[in-house]
Amino acid sequence: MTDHATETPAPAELVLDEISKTYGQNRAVGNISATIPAGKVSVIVGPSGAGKTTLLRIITGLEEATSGRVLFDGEVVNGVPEGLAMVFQDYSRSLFPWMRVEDNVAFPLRRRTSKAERAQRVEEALKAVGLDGKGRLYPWQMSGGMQQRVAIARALACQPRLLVMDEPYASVDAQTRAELEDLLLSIQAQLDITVLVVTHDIDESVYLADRIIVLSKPPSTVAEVIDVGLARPRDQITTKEEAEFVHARAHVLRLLRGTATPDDASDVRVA
Ligand SMILES: Nc1ncnc2c1ncn2[C@@H]1O[C@H](COP(=O)(O)OP(=O)(O)OP(=O)(O)O)[C@@H](O)[C@H]1O
Repeated sequence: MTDHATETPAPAELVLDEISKTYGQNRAVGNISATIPAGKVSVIVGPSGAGKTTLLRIITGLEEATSGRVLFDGEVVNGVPEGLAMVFQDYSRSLFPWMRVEDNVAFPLRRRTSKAERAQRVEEALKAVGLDGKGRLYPWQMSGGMQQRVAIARALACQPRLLVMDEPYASVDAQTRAELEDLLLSIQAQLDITVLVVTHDIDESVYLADRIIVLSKPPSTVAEVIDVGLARPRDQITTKEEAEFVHARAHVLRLLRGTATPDDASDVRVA
């Protein structure tokens, strides 16, 4: 085991500073400012077409903002930041079907690590997602949930300081989704990384988050930032029975429907 393979880099803070994005006449992102705190789980929710995917593409350096800046630990993002890894919704398109699981996980490391370090990191990442011993399989020999675990392992093998996930569990069944939510929370706590998730699922947003960033209808702005104080580790049954969970869930739903009132906010922690 090399020291390098097991080093844990410090989690990164991300700041969105007055981001806007216009495609032709279409203002996809209005004006978004928010802080994604280091070492926490932040979740972006918003109506369809509010520019969530566009925002993630800007954060990950795949797209340029029309105006505004993204700061990754205080540095302006120009291109894909070192220390950022991304998990997409559609594992069937993000994994290479002709490569064994271990080669899929090793793929982003191929140019920057020795063979021995790669093998070490792949083994650790597969273990972290509960797939130790499955490296010789091909993705098509696995269930959807297992394939999404491989996609998460591939991101973890990069030892990210910020893990960005776009609707990561939208393509799996409810039971698998709950298992993957818990897996994400345990990985985040164990590895101390910053996590940013986009989801359409309001229960999922409250269950995962330390911070929820609720976007308005397009052209989107930040409707509200809610800090969720629910204790960790969270539990799919008892956490969801707590009053704070129920209030936060209802408040986010009202914000998305445009029917929230100042009284509703009195039960949740507005950041
Ligand atoms: N490459 C592009 N060229 C032109 N318009 C685009 C492009 N990408 C996104 N848009 C437009 O930007 C707006 C926001 O799209 P985006 O996919 O970011 O929203 P979203 O909030 O992720 O939506 P959903 O929740 O439905 O996935 C939409 O009106 C979309 O048509």
